[in-house]
Amino acid sequence: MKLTFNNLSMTYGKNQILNGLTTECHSGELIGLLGPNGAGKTTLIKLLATLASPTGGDVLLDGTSIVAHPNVMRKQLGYLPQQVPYLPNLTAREYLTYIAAIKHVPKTQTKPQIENLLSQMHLQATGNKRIKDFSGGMRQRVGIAATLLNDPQIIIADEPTAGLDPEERVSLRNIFAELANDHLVIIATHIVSDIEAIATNLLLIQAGQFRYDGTPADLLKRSTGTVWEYRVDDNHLPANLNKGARSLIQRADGIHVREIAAHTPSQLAKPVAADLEEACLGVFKGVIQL
Ligand SMILES: Nc1ncnc2c1ncn2[C@@H]1O[C@H](COP(=O)(O)OP(=O)(O)OP(=O)(O)O)[C@@H](O)[C@H]1O
Repeated sequence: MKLTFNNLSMTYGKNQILNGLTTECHSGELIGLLGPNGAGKTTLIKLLATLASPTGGDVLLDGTSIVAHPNVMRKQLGYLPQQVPYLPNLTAREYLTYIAAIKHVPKTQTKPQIENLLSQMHLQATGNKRIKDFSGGMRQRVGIAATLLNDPQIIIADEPTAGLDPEERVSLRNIFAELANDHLVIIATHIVSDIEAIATNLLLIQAGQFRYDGTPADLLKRSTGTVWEYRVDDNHLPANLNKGARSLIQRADGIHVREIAAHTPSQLAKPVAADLEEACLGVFKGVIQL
């Protein structure tokens, strides 16, 4: 399955929110859609989910316009919104039965699909408990189960790990990684670590434009020579630490500064390998030239 973005644009009033987005995504890929707050991630996802129509350009699913034929996309789409509209007094099984009816899952398939998904999401034992008594992670897993009813081939999730604890984040990460073996999975987030180990491709979006479209490994290669590290005297921390693209790290020999910069920021600084978060920041700050 192939999703093609053709010069996709969106304006709200006079504000250009998305500006000429063009790329291709395929089944078997897990796309990390990364961008700072307000970059346009949710707007793009709403267009892909056919909840809004673009003001310019198009998205093609295997060659068919989803703008002209939204049902073509809706049949294949599992969409996990930022705020899943749960019904807290229902049990997980009741909620999934309700969503299955909305999604027109054939009656004979409803129970087997729900049991299969509850098992896949490790919720079989708690399926008869009310959703209001679930942890955030369990709720998200119910949301994913609902998303996967009727076996959609394209799964789009908007900030799926918001508000989850580290263990629950890892659990969700594993679920998405497994799904990406045979689905197209797109995850929008501003937290790089959520998709760091699982994304096959990255789309970095800033001010409504793609700044990078490629693999994480290639981005890391391109970031060579843009991250620097040097030790500082604990009593003389550099000024503006929170303003620049810098972080502080405690090492055995004291505090080190890591800084993203096109040129060495200090005589003491040594170039170091960027992690993915630094590489993404390097793109957003214009330090990495693509
Ligand atoms: N319905 C709307 N009407 C007008 N402006 C909107 C509307 N929806 C979003 N915007 C604006 O579009 C821009 C992009 O918003 P969007 O929610 O797509 O960003 P985002 O990358 O998802 O941000 P976040 O990470 O904070 O969720 C913002 O400036 C926002 O104020």
